[in-house]
Amino acid sequence: MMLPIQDLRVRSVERLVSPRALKESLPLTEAANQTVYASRLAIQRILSGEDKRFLIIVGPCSIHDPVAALDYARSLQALQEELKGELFLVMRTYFEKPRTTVGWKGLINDPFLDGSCNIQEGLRLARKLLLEINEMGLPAASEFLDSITPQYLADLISWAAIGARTTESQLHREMASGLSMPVGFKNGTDGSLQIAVDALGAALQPHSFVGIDQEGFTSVIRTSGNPWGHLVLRGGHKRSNYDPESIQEACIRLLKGGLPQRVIVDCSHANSAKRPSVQETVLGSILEQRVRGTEAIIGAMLESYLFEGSQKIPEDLTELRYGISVTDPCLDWDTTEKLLRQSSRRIRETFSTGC
Ligand SMILES: O=C[C@H](O)[C@H](O)COP(=O)(O)O
Ligand SMILES: C=C(OP(=O)(O)O)C(=O)O
Repeated sequence: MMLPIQDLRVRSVERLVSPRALKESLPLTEAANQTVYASRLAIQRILSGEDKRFLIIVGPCSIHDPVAALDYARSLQALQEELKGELFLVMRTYFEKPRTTVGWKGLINDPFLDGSCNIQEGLRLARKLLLEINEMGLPAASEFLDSITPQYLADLISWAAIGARTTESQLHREMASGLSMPVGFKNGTDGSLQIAVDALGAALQPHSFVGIDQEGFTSVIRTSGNPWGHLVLRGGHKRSNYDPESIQEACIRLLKGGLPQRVIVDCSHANSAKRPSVQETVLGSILEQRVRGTEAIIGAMLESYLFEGSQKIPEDLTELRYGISVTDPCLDWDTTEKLLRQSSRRIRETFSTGC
């Protein structure tokens, strides 16, 4: 007699739309294609030091309401036009949230925020929003947490992150080696830098691994390696890592790893102890370091939304407050606008970006 040994803990398996089918229903437009192409190139030029503008990845901790996200995107796009000589702004459009233990895992996983986990609809909503944002001319940044998701969305992403909880994962390093956009690797949640430096070295190399193709078939993916990986300093459990000594330590590690000395500082997360107002202090500090000659700091990340703070997802979803984060607390729009204008002014009065 055969004893039950398979799928003992699997409740169901549903087939998902293929990447090609989703893309056929929400095709890449010429306007969006041009935004992605031009902004990836601009980010690469910032990484190589040819473009002296400051790269700022800014936007909500997570997207849970596409209407509010578009509202935010419109304001950010107008500000990008105004500040484009000094800053290059990319909107955080994070659809997948890594959790320390459990919690809402983002719009793709649970688009209705009620535990129904309609992933097919989540992917559709994410693609639709990314199309709309890119069509405005505003580039988008996202964390790739799931190694399948990029097949559905990567054509609309100009900057990708591998998060603190996955930087050490071989699967994520392999995936990054095949991504078409620059990829920022966060240091570990415990503050460990070396895992991110190792990740950069690993993602630079070619890899062969199992993934899916555009039809959704399990496939062997062979990559050529991503030369645009870089470090994102996000602080750690014990301390922040945006001060001059921490930046210097990061540069020494990069040098020892034979990697270019380029870092982005995440002003939020453990660098701000998740207190939105501290993001302003962190941004001020790294901008001063940069204008005083630390060229290794090429940009910053800010968590910002329409209104300050965060809210718990209520049982009764009609009680959700518009434009407030449902994950980490964010800066409000007015403060964000003020900080970005100040940053742009500080750069303009100190050096010429040539843009
Ligand atoms: O950026 C978001 C959070 O810091 C990350 O997803 C972890 O969140 P958690 O500790 O609330 O689970
Ligand atoms: C989860 C995030 O950051 P980290 O991986 O640094 O915790 C994030 O940027 O949303």
